[in-house]
Amino acid sequence: MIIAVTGTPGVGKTTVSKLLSERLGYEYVSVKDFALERGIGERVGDELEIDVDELADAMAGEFKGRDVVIDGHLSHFVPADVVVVLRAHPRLIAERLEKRGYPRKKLAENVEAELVDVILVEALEENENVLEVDTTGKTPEQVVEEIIGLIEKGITRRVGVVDWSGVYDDVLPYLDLGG
Ligand SMILES: Nc1ncnc2c1ncn2[C@@H]1O[C@H](COP(=O)(O)OP(=O)(O)OP(=O)(O)O)[C@@H](O)[C@H]1O
Repeated sequence: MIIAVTGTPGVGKTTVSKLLSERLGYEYVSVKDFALERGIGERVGDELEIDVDELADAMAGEFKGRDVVIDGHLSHFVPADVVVVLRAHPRLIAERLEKRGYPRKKLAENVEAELVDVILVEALEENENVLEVDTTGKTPEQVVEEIIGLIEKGITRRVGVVDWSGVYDDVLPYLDLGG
């Protein structure tokens, strides 16, 4: 089974993916490492710009029929049996990215993306089997238990578990509103 774990930067994809792969006895692969190894994508400044079609083809070819957890904010473009979209209160995203020293503009872009469900919407456009999981106030272990529980029950689609529209005021200071 191919499980893709996606979400806004800082939401906890790597932490959860590694733990999930250990718990299930699956391989773990990071989209970024895979792309770098295969020469997919171009370095633009300090960013790696990845052609998602090329990535999806290469990953599908490599992992078809294998048990793997694919970690990365582009993993939902890879044909997967299930896409897990991790969510977190946008303030948590802001605090984590601030700690990582993200430039203000990049931080604002990511907080806004979490606020308005950008990755969830993209994932739903790519795959019917989307499990949305709110990580807010949970440990990585609890998040992994929740994912395994859903998969074991045969649930492959669960969306609409968060609505950040009510927390807009909490993250206003982090947003880049122009002007
Ligand atoms: N419930 C949780 N699930 C996952 N991570 C959590 C949770 N609670 C706190 N964290 C912390 O949040 C941070 C998430 O970092 P991580 O690198 O896993 O995110 P990421 O989504 O993979 O980021 P990026 O896309 O930039 O690589 C870690 O420091 C982790 O310990």
